[in-house]
Order: sequence, then C-alpha cells, then structure tokens
Amino acid sequence: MDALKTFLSPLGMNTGAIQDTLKLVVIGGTVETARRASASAWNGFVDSFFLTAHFAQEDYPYDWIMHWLSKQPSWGRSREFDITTRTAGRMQAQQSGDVEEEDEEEDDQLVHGRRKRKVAFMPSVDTTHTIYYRGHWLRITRCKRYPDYGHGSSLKISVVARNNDILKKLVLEAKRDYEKDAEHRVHIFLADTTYPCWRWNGARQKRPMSSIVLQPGVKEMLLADCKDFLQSEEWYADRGIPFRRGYLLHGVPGSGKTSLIHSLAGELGLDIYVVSLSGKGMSDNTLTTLMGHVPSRCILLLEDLDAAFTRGISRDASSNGTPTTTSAAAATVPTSTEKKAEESDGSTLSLSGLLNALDGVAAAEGRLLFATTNHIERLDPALSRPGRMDVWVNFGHATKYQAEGIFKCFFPWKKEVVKREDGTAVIMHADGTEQEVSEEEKGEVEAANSKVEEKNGGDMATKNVPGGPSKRRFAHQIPVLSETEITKLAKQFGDAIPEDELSVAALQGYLLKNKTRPREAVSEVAAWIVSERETRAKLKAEKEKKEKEEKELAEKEKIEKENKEKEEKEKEEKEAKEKEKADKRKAKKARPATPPTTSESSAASSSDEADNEESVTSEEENGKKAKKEKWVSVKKEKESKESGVDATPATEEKEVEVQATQSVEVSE
Ligand SMILES: Nc1ncnc2c1ncn2[C@@H]1O[C@H](COP(=O)(O)OP(=O)(O)OP(=O)(O)O)[C@@H](O)[C@H]1O
Repeated sequence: MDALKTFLSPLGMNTGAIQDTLKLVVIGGTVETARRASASAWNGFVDSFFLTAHFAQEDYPYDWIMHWLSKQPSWGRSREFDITTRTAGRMQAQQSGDVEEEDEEEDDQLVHGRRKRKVAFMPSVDTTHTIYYRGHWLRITRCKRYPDYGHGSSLKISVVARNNDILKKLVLEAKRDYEKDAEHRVHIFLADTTYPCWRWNGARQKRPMSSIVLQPGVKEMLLADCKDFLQSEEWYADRGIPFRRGYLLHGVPGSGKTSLIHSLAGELGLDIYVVSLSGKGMSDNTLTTLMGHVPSRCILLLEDLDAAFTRGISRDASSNGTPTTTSAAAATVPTSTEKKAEESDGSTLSLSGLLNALDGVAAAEGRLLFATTNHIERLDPALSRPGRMDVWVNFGHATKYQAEGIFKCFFPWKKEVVKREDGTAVIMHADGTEQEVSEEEKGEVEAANSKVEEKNGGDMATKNVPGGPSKRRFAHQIPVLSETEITKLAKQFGDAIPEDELSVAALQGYLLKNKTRPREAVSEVAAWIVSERETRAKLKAEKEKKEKEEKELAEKEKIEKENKEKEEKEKEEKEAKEKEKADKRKAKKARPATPPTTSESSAASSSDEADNEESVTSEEENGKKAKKEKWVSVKKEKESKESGVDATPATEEKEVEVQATQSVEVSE
C-alpha cells in the first residue's frame, strides 16, 4: 500500500479515495463469490432430493404429458406463456381449448372468408412452472433441444420424493387421458428428413368405413386381414417370421386408396406415419433412421411408391426379387442425370436402401405397411414381392355399384316409421319389406331421424336450440330424403354412370356441386357425363398437342445444337490450319538468306519436305510474278513492233505466255 502511495503521490492523485475504491472492489468480489458458491451448493443440495424425468418431443410420453398439462387447472394460473396462433403442434391445438370455450358463440364465423384464428397457450420455454399433483410439488421445465435448428423441445419434471412411483403414476395417467381423447381421431406423423424424426402433423376426424365405397367384400377383407395380423404376434414369433405385413394399393388416381387407409387407421385405432420417398433430403441413412423410430402398432404409409423411382433407381429390369451384387451396386451408383437430381434436392435414396429400411434389422415390428401407386408396372419386382407386399388390391374407375353407393353416402336420408292400425310400429324399407319395431326402437329411430334433420338444416334444426333459431347458422339446407326415395335416386344415378370410365373422385366432385340438390343431381347427370367426356377429349387433345409441340421443339433444338457444334468444329479446324500455315511461314522467314551448302541442303531437305505445302505456295507466287514481268516486257515489245512493222498474231502472245511460264518453271 505504501508503495502505491509513493507511486501515486507525485502524480497529484488522492490516494485515500483510491484506496477506498480498491477495498470496495475486493470486498464486493469476495461477497459475490461467496454468494454464488453457497447458491450452487444449495442447488446441488436441493437437487439431490429431486427425482427428475426427461421427455423428448420425438417420443410419445412428451405428447401425453403435454396433453395432461393442458388440462391441469393449476397450469392455467401460471404467469408465463408462449402465445401462438399456429396449430403446428398437437398441444397447441389442444391447449387452445380454454380460449375456444370463450369464443364458442362466434366459432362458426368467417372473417374475410377465413375462420377466426384461435389463440393457443404454450408453456414458455426455459421457464420453470410448479404444479401440485397428488401431494407433491412438480417442477416442470420446457427447453429447446436443438436451438440451432429452431425445433425440438423437451420437458423436464422434477419432484421431491423417496422413489419414482409418483412419476410413474403421472405418466400412466397422462397416457390414459391422452388415449381417451385420441379415440375419435387419427394422428398423422410426417417424416422430417432434416433431423431424421417424425413430426406430428395433425389429428384427423376418423372416417367411417361405410363412407368408402369399393366393390363388395374388398374393404371387409382388408379390415379382417389387418385385425388378424395385429392379433398374431405370437403366431409369427413361433414360426420365426418377421412380424410385419405389407399392403400394396394400386390403381387409377382418385379411386380411394388414401381414403381407405385413413379409414382403416380409424377403425383399428392406429396412427399413420407418412413417408414421401421422393422428398427433399431423403437418403438411405435417413430412411433407415426413420424406420427405426416407427412405433410398433401403427400404419406406415409410403405414398406414390413409383415416384421414388422416377430417377430410374432400380436394380434391373429382370430382377426377380433377389438382390444381385451388380444390380444392387448399379442401384447405388447414380447416373449423371440422377446426380443432377440429387444435387438439386439432396435426395440419394436407392432401391437397396429402401429395401433394407423396410425389412432390415432396424425396421419396426408389428407395423402395417401400406404403399400406394398409380403405376404398378414401374415397380421393381423386389419391392412388391410377398413378404414386403403381402396383399395387393387393385383400384379401378367407378363401377355402377360404386356410383350407387357413393350417392347413398352423400345425401341424408331417414327411415320411415309407420304406425299400423293395430298400434304396432314398422319400418318401411326401400325393397318393400316391413320391419316391426318395439316402442323403444321406434323412439330410437325417430331420435336418429331428428338428428339427421337437425344436422342438415331441416325444420327441426331451428327448434330447441339454446338462444333461439337465430343463434344457429346453417351453410346448407339439404332436403332429407326417405329411404325409398334415396334408394330409387341412387339406382338411377348408378344406371346413368358408364362402367369403369370415371373416377370415384370425379363422381364425388359432381355430387359436391349438387350437394343440396339430390333430385337434380340425378336428372342432370347425363348432361354432365356428356360435358365431362367433351372436357376430357379437349384436355387430351391439348395434351397431345402440347406434347407434339414439345417434341418438335426438342427436335429443333437438337438439330440447332448439332449444327452449332458442327460449325464450331469447322471453325476450330480452319483456325488451327491457318495457325499452322502462319507458323510455317514464320519459320521459313527465320531461315538464313545465304544459299545452303550441299550438306546443309540435304539436311534441310527433310524439313523442306515438311514445308512442302508452304514452298508450293511461294512457288506459285513466284511463277505468277515472273509471268507478269514477262508479259509486260512482251507487251512492250509488241507495242513497239506495232508502231513499227506488223502486228504479231494473238497466238504468239499465248505462246510467249506459255514460254514465259515454261521458262519460269525451267529457271526454278
Ligand atoms: N372408393 C371411394 N369411396 C369413397 N370416396 C372415394 C373413393 N374413391 C375416391 N373417393 C373420394 O375421392 C377423393 C380422392 O380419393 P383418394 O385420395 O383416396 O384417392 P387415391 O386413389 O388415393 O388418389 P391418388 O392415387 O391420386 O392419391 C377423396 O376425397 C375421397 O373421398
């Protein structure tokens, strides 16, 4: 300190003030260090009493817990939230529940054609929330797992307890709760190739199997097969057969392949995992990782299987399903066009990679694989062989049977209950049969009929509605037909539809346009078919024309390219020749002016030979020069002669000319 004083005094500084400041810094630093040390020691001490469970977003328990949390009243008192209008996550959709209730009255309102946005409350990231559960305080923290990628969260739940029973109970309760709520929905997961994992893409309302109209027996067969498979784990294990089953749905577009899969998923209570094989960034490794994370008991859907092979990734044309070394190698070695495609979308999926991912060691057991394609002929036989695709179903254009069925599904109808004179009630069926029903059954049928009418904006719809009729808004007022009438109309509709010409999706499109006019839909269907045929013929002609034009253009471009290449080649050759000539000329000029000696001339003769062309040119030039000189002198001679004695005949001129040439040749 004294040394510091001696150092500062000559500078005229107040040493007392500086000393005080330094003391303060030292004391402050010591106190802060002590505080931090004690805090971390306390945290460590406290943490040692906590049991902590981690839940990653990629896994199911995360969803269960988030779903459970959204229902906790204490969660609602939390003071920190993320608020979002996006519904990208399953939780966001569910947590919007609180806000939905408040807005229920206006739920159906559209603002500028859009449904009003709902606000979702999300637990904020990196904040700890405390919830009381079964006599314990749970500390819950949600954190970002991959902040650099901007996605991926995890949950951490800590609780002070002697053993982990409380956490087990919590997870089981959350799971039960979640599954109960998911009962009426099918969850869809999409493959994310950036960080290979499955992302929840939404939950769809289950589609009843009755709304899918296929040829008789097809959907029943598929449903029974799936159910049988799901119950046969032991049977497969006993025989050492991998517990997997594959279904290949192939056929024309818009024939119900995807719809049937969604419907089956709903019926079987399974989630759907969708992979787009032609998607950006899809590679063998990515697919294998994804397949390894598919849970057992789910539907794995490979849509448009043929599209994955548009780059020609196939083993070989004559493949019989057994991978060969060469062909498998060929599959992994892309051609230049394939390489370009890879470069543009980062996709490097090979057929052998796909096959390995589907039934390699990492592939999940117990899953139902569904693959759809519009071009079965493009598939490699190895891909569609039994063991990979066990059941094939062909989907064609609409038959009369399907047309009739889809009409019946489309329009609402009710059962006719008639009271006989003797007081008993009967249901009159469309085929003329009568079904006797008890009073109770009659009540049920009538209640069902009222529901149908209410749903479709009939008279009943405006009755018994809390808040009065004005509270209810109906987009469509659809007449509810009797069973007899709908059956009759459906038959007429089916009869009018040509067999195997239009897709079911096209029929659905027509019926959608007439969704409130079932009777008109039947009376106008013939005209629609005519216009549909005309449109299709027109589109076909336009397509053919376009293809022809494109072909011609391609041909023209090809010819132009060839011509251009030819011209460039000729130009290059010409330039090379001229350059060669110029070089030779330069070389000749550089030779010594003195006549070469015999030895020199003989030595030079070989190079003269090489210069042959060049010397011929200079010889020609020399000849021409000499000839001209000779000609001038002869002419002068002639003129002098003419001025003197007699004209020399023209032949003489030629002779002289010839002689001149000859003399030049001789002189050379
Ligand atoms: N057989 C069917 N029964 C009921 N609805 C059908 C049927 N076929 C098609 N549809 C309707 O047509 C629409 C398209 O059907 P879907 O997407 O299932 O056809 P797809 O065969 O999968 O077509 P793509 O091959 O083009 O993917 C859906 O809205 C669906 O309701």
